[in-house]
Amino acid sequence: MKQPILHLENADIYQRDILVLSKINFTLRKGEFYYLIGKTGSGKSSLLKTLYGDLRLQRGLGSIVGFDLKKMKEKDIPFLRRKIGIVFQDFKLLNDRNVFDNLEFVLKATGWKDKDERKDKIYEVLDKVGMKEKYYKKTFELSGGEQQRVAIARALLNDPELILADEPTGNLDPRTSLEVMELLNEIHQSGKTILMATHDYQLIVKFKQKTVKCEGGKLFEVVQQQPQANQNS
Ligand SMILES: Nc1ncnc2c1ncn2[C@@H]1O[C@H](COP(=O)(O)OP(=O)(O)OP(=O)(O)O)[C@@H](O)[C@H]1O
Repeated sequence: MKQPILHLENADIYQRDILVLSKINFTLRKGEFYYLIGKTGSGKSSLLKTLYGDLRLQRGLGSIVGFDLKKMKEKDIPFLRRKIGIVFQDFKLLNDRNVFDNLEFVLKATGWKDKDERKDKIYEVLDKVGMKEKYYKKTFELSGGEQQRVAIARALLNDPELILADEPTGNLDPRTSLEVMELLNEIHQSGKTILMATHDYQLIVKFKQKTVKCEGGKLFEVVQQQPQANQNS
């Protein structure tokens, strides 16, 4: 069996002193793609925030890309984030600069000293998401789908062991959502491990993947429906 990239055992997820999810157990192994589904307010974002160090894991066990979520200190968080690519619903690009500079900003902040190496890496990830030709565009000049492509490119910069995506298609129209989903699928097929929170039933049906669901303060694995056997055979 492949190594776990993420492992939660009896983990409690809190927002301040509110228990959002209790005693959750979940293991994500290298190369897997899981959807995280559940109604609004069921705890998807809180779980993802705990995984990228925005919320503390107060009870239970949790490890992610080699970090112990329980023991992790504030100063460890930037190192954790270098090993995780995060994609948000609202892209979170810097609007005062162009595509190239958005990506270079991250590389500089994560210790890439050599200008030519930065340039090569930026073009490599932009090429992967089909945005190489638009490197000079200001982010506000891009469509929502293009902005999300750039945000995905940014998530790939440090060759992360895991991609966490929180409603990555939530701000996109149905057709653009499909295109972004195709891109995430390609990235998965190239070997990346992905956990993606989504509400988008259309995508879940079209791109079938393993699924976990937040409901009633718990996390469940959703058992996939097998195709009905032909009754006459
Ligand atoms: N900053 C916060 N402070 C206190 N409570 C919060 C905070 N953010 C979220 N909550 C509460 O935590 C619970 C889970 O919210 P969360 O955002 O994780 O749900 P979600 O499943 O991601 O919802 P959505 O699909 O709407 O994004 C909700 O009851 C919410 O009101």
